[in-house]
Amino acid sequence: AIPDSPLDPFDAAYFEDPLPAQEALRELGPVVRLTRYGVFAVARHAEVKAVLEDWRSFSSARGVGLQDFARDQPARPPSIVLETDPPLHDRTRKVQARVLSPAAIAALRAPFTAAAEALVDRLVARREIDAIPELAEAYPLAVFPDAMGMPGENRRHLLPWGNLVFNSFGPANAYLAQAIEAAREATPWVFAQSRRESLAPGGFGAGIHEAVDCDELTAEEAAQVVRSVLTAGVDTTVSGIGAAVFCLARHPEQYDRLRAQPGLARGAFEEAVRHESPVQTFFRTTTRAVALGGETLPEGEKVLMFLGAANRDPRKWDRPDDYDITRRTAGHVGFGNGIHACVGMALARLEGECVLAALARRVARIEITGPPRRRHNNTLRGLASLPVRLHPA
Ligand code: HEM
Ligand SMILES: CC(C)Cc1ccc(C(=O)O)cc1
Repeated sequence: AIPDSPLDPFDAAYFEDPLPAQEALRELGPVVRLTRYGVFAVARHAEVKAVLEDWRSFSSARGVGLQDFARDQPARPPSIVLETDPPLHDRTRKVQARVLSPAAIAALRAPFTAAAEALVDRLVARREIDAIPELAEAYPLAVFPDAMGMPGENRRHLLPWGNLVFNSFGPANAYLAQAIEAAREATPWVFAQSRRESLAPGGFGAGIHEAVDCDELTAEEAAQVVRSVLTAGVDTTVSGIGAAVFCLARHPEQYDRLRAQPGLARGAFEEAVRHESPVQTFFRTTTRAVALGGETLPEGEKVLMFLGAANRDPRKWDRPDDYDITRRTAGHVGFGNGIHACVGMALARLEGECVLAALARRVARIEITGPPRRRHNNTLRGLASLPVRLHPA
């Protein structure tokens, strides 16, 4: 029988330190019933990977949050990329994949590197900073909206919007209520910003809208596909860059290795994505009775995937809790897996690599000078504040 757990993975105590609860979930069994929310949960690498890969049995079209769109009215219009199954998903994702292709992203290496070096130079001159607002948030907001073809002003709206959407995948708790309030101004701005006339030629946004000209998307679909990128493209990298800086500050011997070989920056970022898993959890919904972990789940059940727990599963990883920038990270699920695997990972990896390489060349040591404060969000794991002193190289 499937074991029960009373765990609430969406409350403050869990967000402060989820690791013991994740270990307990992995040990309880391959599939667990979270009685508080009436959903199934998978926390081991093998089962999380199996659910991500079997989109026919575990659908995204009924929402990747706790809400089942077949039962409840969606709180916001479902994404036609994230919250669709094939064949619609194939058509919308194909446009994003073309615009965000590794080749298209490689063309941004020079400006992204220059922006990282300029920002790090300014921060080193200041010595004492808060690495979250001044680096983890500032860098994506400096480079991503330009790459999207957005105007200069108001780009900060992307943060409360992302915070709202990532909270909306969890239960209707206080985190979601506060996020809706905080995004009151940002929400209409994001919808307006997704329209063709709001986006400069040559940017990712315009590239997506060009799919309308060859009848690959309708005009309305194109705006939704742009909004999908705006939603996923900032708060995730903010959490990822913050995680990487936090890992390097806490493991000076790893930072020293990066200093000796700045070419390890890409691997250092990827290992931070595995180690911290900025995107912690989201759901699928069963479309039929399906076998999982030696059990059979009925149709119409929500399944919560604990990506962070899978990325620390000792069944998959040696020394799972070590932060090792030379680790072979292949197989981690920090960017998902299967047909919905992160379409922005090349961009995320470029941003992470540029920031860490710039730090490695200009900063001898990242010293934590005050208590880090954790951010609470129903989906994202990251810090709200990380006071550091940047010792110049
Ligand atoms: C460290 C940064 C990032 C992390 C950890 C991350 C993580 C993820 C994960 C786990 C998924 C799978 C969702 C699912 O299976 O339902 C995903 C999908 C997605 N990501 Fe990322 N992401 C990051 C950055 C980005 C960026 C920079 C962009 C855009 C430029 C982006 C755009 C998307 C989109 C559009 C999807 C949905 C793809 C689909 O459903 O086919 N992400 N991401
Ligand atoms: C980790 C993923 C859930 C990030 C994400 C969020 C939102 C969208 C969208 O299409 O709105 C796509 C991807």
